[in-house]
Parts: sequence; C-alpha cells; structure tokens
Amino acid sequence: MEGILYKWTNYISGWQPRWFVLDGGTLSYYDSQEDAWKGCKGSIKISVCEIQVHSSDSTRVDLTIPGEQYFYLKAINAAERQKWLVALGTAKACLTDNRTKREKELQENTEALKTKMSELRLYCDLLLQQVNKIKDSDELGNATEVEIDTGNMVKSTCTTFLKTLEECMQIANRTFSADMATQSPPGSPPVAAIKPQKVKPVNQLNQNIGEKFSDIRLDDDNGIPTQEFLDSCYAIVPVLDKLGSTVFAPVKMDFVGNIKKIHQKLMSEPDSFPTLQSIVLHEIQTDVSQVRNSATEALLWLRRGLKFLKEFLSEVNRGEQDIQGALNNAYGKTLRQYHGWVVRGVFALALRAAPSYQSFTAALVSREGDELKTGFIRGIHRDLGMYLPAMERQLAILDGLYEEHNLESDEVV
Ligand SMILES: CCCCCCCCCCCCC/C=C/[C@@H](O)[C@H](CO[C@@H]1O[C@H](CO)[C@@H](O)[C@H](O)[C@H]1O)NC(=O)CCCCCCCCCCCCCCCCC
Repeated sequence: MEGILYKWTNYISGWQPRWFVLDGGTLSYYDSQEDAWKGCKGSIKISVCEIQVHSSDSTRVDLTIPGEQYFYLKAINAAERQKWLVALGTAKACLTDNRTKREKELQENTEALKTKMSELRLYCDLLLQQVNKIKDSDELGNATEVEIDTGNMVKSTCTTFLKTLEECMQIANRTFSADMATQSPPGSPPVAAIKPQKVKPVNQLNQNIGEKFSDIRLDDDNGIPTQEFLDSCYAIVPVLDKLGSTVFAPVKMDFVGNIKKIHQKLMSEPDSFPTLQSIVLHEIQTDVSQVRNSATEALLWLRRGLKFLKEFLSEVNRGEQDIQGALNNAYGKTLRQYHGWVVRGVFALALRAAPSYQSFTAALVSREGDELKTGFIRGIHRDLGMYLPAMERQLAILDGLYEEHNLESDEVV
C-alpha cells in the first residue's frame, strides 16, 4: 500500500505530508511521490513496532519501537487511516504470526462477527428512528405520505438487517461448526438420522425421538435419570440436521452446548449424579448453581428450549399445518420473553427457513419413505400423543425444582 500520510516533524514545521510505501513488512517514506527516486528518508520495520491509534483523533496512528524509533502519523481522513491500519495490521500479522490456522480463522471470524454486530446495532437504531417517525407522523395527522415513504424505508432496513444477520450466522457457522463436527456429543447415542437403529414399523416418529421421553422411568422420588434425559434431548438434534438450514446452526449449538455442560457434570462424578435433581441440589449446596455455565444454568435453558418444542409440537398435534405460525406462537409463549433484539432476530431468520408441514413431518421419520405410507400422519399424532405428555411431566417436575429453589431468572440474553 502507498499514499500520503502526514508525519510529525518537529514543533516548528509540525505535520508534513510525506509519501509512504508499505512493502515487504517495512514502511518507508519519501518527501513526495515525485521524489521517491531520490531514495527513502526513513523506514520502520512493522513486525517489531507497536501500532497505536489515538483516543480522540480518528486520523492518527502512532508506530513505535519503544526506546528506539517512532513515527507519529496522520491520515487524510478516518477512512484512509482505516485502510492503513488494515494494511499495517496485516503486515504485522503475516510477519509475526505463529498462530495455528484454526486460531487465525477463529480470530478473523471473531473480528468479522464484531463488525457485523456493530452493523446490526446501526440498523436497529435506524429502524427505531424510522418507526418513531411513523409514530410522530401519526400524531401530527399527516400520516399517509410520510408513512408510505417511511414504511418503504423500514422494509428495506429490515431486509438489510436480516441479510446482515444471515451473514453473522454464516460466519458463526464457519467458526463454530468445525468444533461441533469434531467433538462427539456427550454420551451420544447412535442417532437415527445418521445410523438407523432397530426398526419398529408401528412407530412413525423417528424412534430415537418418539420413544425417548416416554421411555424415561422416574425413580420413586420423581428423580429424572440424567443420562436418559440427555439422550432424549440429544435425539432431537438429527431432526434439526435433516431440516438442514444453516440458520438452525446457532439453535443446535446452543441446545447441544447445554446437553454437553450437564453431561460434563455427570461425568465428573457419575455415581453422585444419577438424576437431574441430584446435580442441581449439589450445585446449590456447593454454591455454584448461579454461576455462569453451571449445569443448573444449562438445564434452565435446555428446559426453556424443550418447553418451546413442546408448545410447537402440541400445536402440530392439534392439527396445525402452518409450521411458521406454530413456531411463532410457541416462541411467543416460551422463549421470546428471555430474548433481546439480536436473538429475536435469530429467531426471525430461523422462522424464514421454517420447513413446510410436509418437509417437517418427513424429517421425523426413522426410515426414509415411511412418510409416503398410508396412515403416516395418524401415526405421527399417535406417537406425539405419547411423547408430549411424557415431556410435559418431566418439564413440570423441573419447573417445581427450579421454583422451589428460586433458580428461575428473568435475565434477557
Ligand atoms: C423446525 C425449526 C425449528 C426452529 C427453531 C427455532 C428456535 C429459535 C430459538 C432462538 C434462537 C436461539 C439461539 C441461541 C440463543 C441463546 O442466546 C439463548 C441463551 O443461551 C444461554 O445463555 C446462557 C448465558 O446467558 C448460557 O450459559 C446457556 O448455556 C445458553 O443456553 N438460548 C436460548 O434461548 C435457548 C434456545 C433453545 C432453542 C431450542 C429449540 C429446539 C427446537 C428444535 C426443533 C426441532 C424440531 C422438532 C423435533 C421433533 C421431535 C419429535
């Protein structure tokens, strides 16, 4: 990269324009572009210098080799400085980089995510302004014209917002799905979507799902067996996989992440944690139940996710074929209250990728082609008729546990 930067000379001459060239990890400067042939007036090695931006001057960048050399520089404007910063940063990273490829990707994607998040924040502010404008124009009585204009703006801001959110999802996907693919989930049962298990034609639902929650046997104190519960939760994941949209990835990540956290707790002392209740009570006694990433917190969110699923499936079981509508209703009743605008946006995206009724029911079968058989939908309803009450019972027990120990939280994420 090359171009004009202002260089601090001294208190008499102040900032002077100079022609700078960044090449092969060295930044050199000349009196002017025309005078470059005369040779450079000075240079600094980027790999060993510190690059600092000024706290209040958005055009300034200081390059220093502590105790040795300094270049105090100013770009023509903030955008130009940004270009220089990227070029200098890249030169420095290339020359001093001994991170692994994965670490580099992670850092790059994290940076990209940060940028996208600030774009999202901007669109959100814009949306608020536009919505307020509509409200104001309503109050002033000159509604229609302004409303149509602003309405169009809102529409296009929403589209850009959702597109940016989608890009966020893709970056997050790139960044984190590699980890998910390589780490096998806790106590993972062979999953029907990947490896069909014993075939039992009477059961229309994916067997791992259809049977799991209703298979769980509670102990005499209504204790919910930890491993079986986690297996039942994990059995839901292949359905999300079959539905296949990348926008479900954050949902899967969150859901599987919580299963893992609880599983880790179980594995820390398998004999001490036969039931979910034993885990939660142990964390209460050891004063870690409210700690971030505790198993109790993971179970809180897993439970919320399951409640959402239960509401959604109940609507389907009542005959609702509008999958988007059913998801939306279930979301409103369960998760929405805990979500801020970013996560609500994630949900809006997931909603846009919601499958049709046919694709959704087809994703539930354990054997491909079963969805074409007579009585398939009847079978789904019959299986849901077993699955949902079992799930409901376990959720009610967990509700009681969280209520009794005051573990609920209304924190919004
Ligand atoms: C059919 C299509 C299904 C689409 C489902 C869309 C659901 C959208 C939910 C919104 C997006 C969630 C993305 C993640 C949000 C998280 O930020 C949030 C909070 O996370 C928690 O943060 C804690 C720290 O603050 C942390 O410590 C904790 O561990 C972490 O979890 N999480 C949530 O809001 C939970 C969302 C769970 C959503 C689970 C949905 C499961 C639905 C699966 C549908 C599968 C299809 C049916 C299967 C049929 C079976 C018979």
